[in-house]
Amino acid sequence: MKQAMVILNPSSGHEAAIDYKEDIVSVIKEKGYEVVVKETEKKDDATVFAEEAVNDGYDYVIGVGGDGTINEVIAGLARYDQQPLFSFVPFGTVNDFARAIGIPLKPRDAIEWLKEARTEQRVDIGKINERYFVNVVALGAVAEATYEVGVEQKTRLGPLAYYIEGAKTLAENKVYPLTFKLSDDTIDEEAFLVVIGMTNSIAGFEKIATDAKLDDGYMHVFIVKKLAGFDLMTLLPSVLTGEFKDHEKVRYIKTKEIQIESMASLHTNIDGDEGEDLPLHLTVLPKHIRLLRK
Ligand SMILES: Nc1ncnc2c1ncn2[C@@H]1O[C@H](COP(=O)(O)OP(=O)(O)OP(=O)(O)O)[C@@H](O)[C@H]1O
Repeated sequence: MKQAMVILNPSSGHEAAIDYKEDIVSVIKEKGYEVVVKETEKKDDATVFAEEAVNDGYDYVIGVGGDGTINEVIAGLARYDQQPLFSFVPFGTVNDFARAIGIPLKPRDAIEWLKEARTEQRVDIGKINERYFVNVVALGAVAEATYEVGVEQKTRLGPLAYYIEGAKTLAENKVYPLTFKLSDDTIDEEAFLVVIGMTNSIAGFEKIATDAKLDDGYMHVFIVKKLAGFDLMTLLPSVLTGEFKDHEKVRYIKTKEIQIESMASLHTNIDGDEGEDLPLHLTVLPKHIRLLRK
């Protein structure tokens, strides 16, 4: 019989994920799999379980949790050439990967979706130094601000908590001197924010990387330059209208590889969690994950 491993973060979705464990297991059983459930207790458990699934020859791995958990499961699979199929049920605050794929964000609907998921699509992920990213890498003022969002604030306000912290940094308008090295060009820019997306959904906004596809082989880099007084009045709406990449204060680069360096000390945010420090080397791993979708 085919073997499936469900990797579930019981703390995700304000501790709601655990309530759906039995329903998820039934759906996978109906698909003809023998199911083992692994519950995470701390950071990186999901990566260890996913690696175990690969090494023990599992056929199918299902992640249950927020973008952080999905990142960790995929990081465990990504190290291997021969991988099981992968699906997930989103339980996070932002759920960018679910938005990009079209998985419903309500748990009941997502489980129905999982029931009907029968088509394999190989999707891209990104590599950043020795780590992997599925959705987005951010650096600069807004990325620094995400560390300021407390658990309680996140639980109470959801994605809004990030926007509030982000808005505070907009008022300060701090910029960082960055160097971007591409295969045929080097760009020096004083940047307020840099966002690198793999899919069309970035921080819950679905109209930033409008032409990003799950398997286009590219990452989509947005460099927001130093803003002047009235820029915000046009920049903020452009996030919603799909005109962000054409804004005069945004430089858009579509690339398979980029190196980012800076004299300044700054952090990154990878798929919503704290990430690598600079310098960064980013590449696309094209069609690297065997996503099972509708
Ligand atoms: N049992 C656990 N209790 C607390 N934290 C955990 C547990 N298991 C894993 N973690 C950590 O919690 C992190 C965040 O979880 P995840 O992204 O799944 O959920 P979330 O916080 O609800 O969603 P979001 O990140 O979208 O806000 C994971 O990256 C992991 O490091």
